[in-house]
Amino acid sequence: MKEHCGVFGVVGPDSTRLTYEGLKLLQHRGQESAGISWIENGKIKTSKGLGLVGEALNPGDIGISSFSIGHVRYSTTGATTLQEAQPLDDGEISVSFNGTITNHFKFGRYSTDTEFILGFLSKEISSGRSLESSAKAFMDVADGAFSLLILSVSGEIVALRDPRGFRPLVLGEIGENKVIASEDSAIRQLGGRVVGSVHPGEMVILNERGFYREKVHTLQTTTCSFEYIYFSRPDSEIDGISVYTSRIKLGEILAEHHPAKGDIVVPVPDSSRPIALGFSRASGIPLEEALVRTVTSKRSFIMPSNEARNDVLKEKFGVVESAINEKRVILVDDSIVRGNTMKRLVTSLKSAGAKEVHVRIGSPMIKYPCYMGIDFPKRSELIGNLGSEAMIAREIGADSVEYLSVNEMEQAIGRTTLCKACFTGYYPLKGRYDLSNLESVFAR
Ligand SMILES: O=P(O)(O)OC[C@H]1O[C@H](OP(=O)(O)OP(=O)(O)O)[C@H](O)[C@@H]1O
Ligand SMILES: NC(=O)CC[C@H](N)C(=O)O
Ligand code: SF4
Ligand SMILES: [Mg+2]
Repeated sequence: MKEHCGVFGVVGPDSTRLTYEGLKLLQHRGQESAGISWIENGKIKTSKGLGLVGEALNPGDIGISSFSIGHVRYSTTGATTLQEAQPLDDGEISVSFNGTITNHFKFGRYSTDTEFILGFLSKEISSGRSLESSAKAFMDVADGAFSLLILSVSGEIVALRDPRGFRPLVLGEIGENKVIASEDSAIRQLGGRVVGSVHPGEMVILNERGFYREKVHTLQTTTCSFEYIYFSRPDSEIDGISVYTSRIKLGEILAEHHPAKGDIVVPVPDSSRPIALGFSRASGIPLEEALVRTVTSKRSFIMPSNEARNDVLKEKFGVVESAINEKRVILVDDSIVRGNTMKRLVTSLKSAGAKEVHVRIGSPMIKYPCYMGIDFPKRSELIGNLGSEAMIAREIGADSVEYLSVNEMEQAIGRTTLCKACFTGYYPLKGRYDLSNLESVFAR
């Protein structure tokens, strides 16, 4: 899957250095481009580039400032170009955003939803509104998912988390610096203290005096279940729930309700590792790390095209033949989206000598597109639409395939206030949309 971006912002004496370091710790959230905006001589400056943080940014080019925001991108709109990379600024404000504005197309022709956000805020501000009141107006009109940071030349960061709380957003302190980030693990790893989640529908202002928090909107929370299943780092907590513990439980419940007769449990590295561990513990079947992930390989799901996704997969996995030879393998992954990963792995395991391959998935079957921050906009490309589990097993060459049910997933995560649209087709959006229209707007 291609989900998410990562945002990081700091107000304080070590702002630009911490933002640069923080982006590296959010690299799993976006690998297409990276950028940082800061304040210099009363203007906003931005440095950005394509690729991973280390390739995209030269720390020597980034000024020293007490105010900065950064971004790592996994695009859900537009293209992977420098022009569309974030943060996006107009000299007075800069925006860094994780999510997808589902209704951005209703406001004009924009190449990305980020352009719409910047354009909307700039227009409100030039009509005489304050940044805070423009941000609130944005929350009124925007539908979809947004964990959004806005840096202003006036010396503050205004942050918004959408009223459904689709994407995470966390506040913290690192020494004298006030920090806001997509995930708490980045704040803790930098030696900081986590203050807590930005609440859904909340606006937070970070300035030299501290945090100012205001609840702007209230709607039923529906945080993206894929943050727990795949996207976030396992050492993060989302709204107080540990991602690692959720993944262990997804695996335990998978073993209890969807057992398989096998000799070994094999995880698909990286994100399914805790799920496979939970499966192994609950079933008593030993875990074997029989798939080896190439050190330099990226996340395949978050690549911008199917060609790029398959290129990553070609070099991503090696097989430890001696571990699987003549074995009945239970292959555990967190999700199947297009089926690219599974098609490749089942074939590799069988040609390396596995007697049987039983696939067990730590999430329900994905049948519907996402327009809230993850990039699988076309229904026809989802392998779940083949129909039954038996048909999917045939398509990927496995001996059996089973998924968790939606209830089992909720039980494992320990939370029902989740978005489940890609499993159920029920979209927790403010407006009503024709899905085929959304598909044509977001298809790339
Ligand atoms: O069915 P598909 O379309 O292939 O997508 C699903 C796969 O993509 C993700 O892994 P990814 O390679 O992105 O990253 P990971 O190494 O963190 O698991 C996910 O964990 C599945 O393995
Ligand atoms: N994954 C994201 O959060 C994407 C942000 C934004 N929609 C973009 O395409 O750049
Ligand atoms: S549709 Fe799926 S991937 Fe998208 S926000 Fe909802 S749960 Fe997350
Ligand atoms: Mg994976």
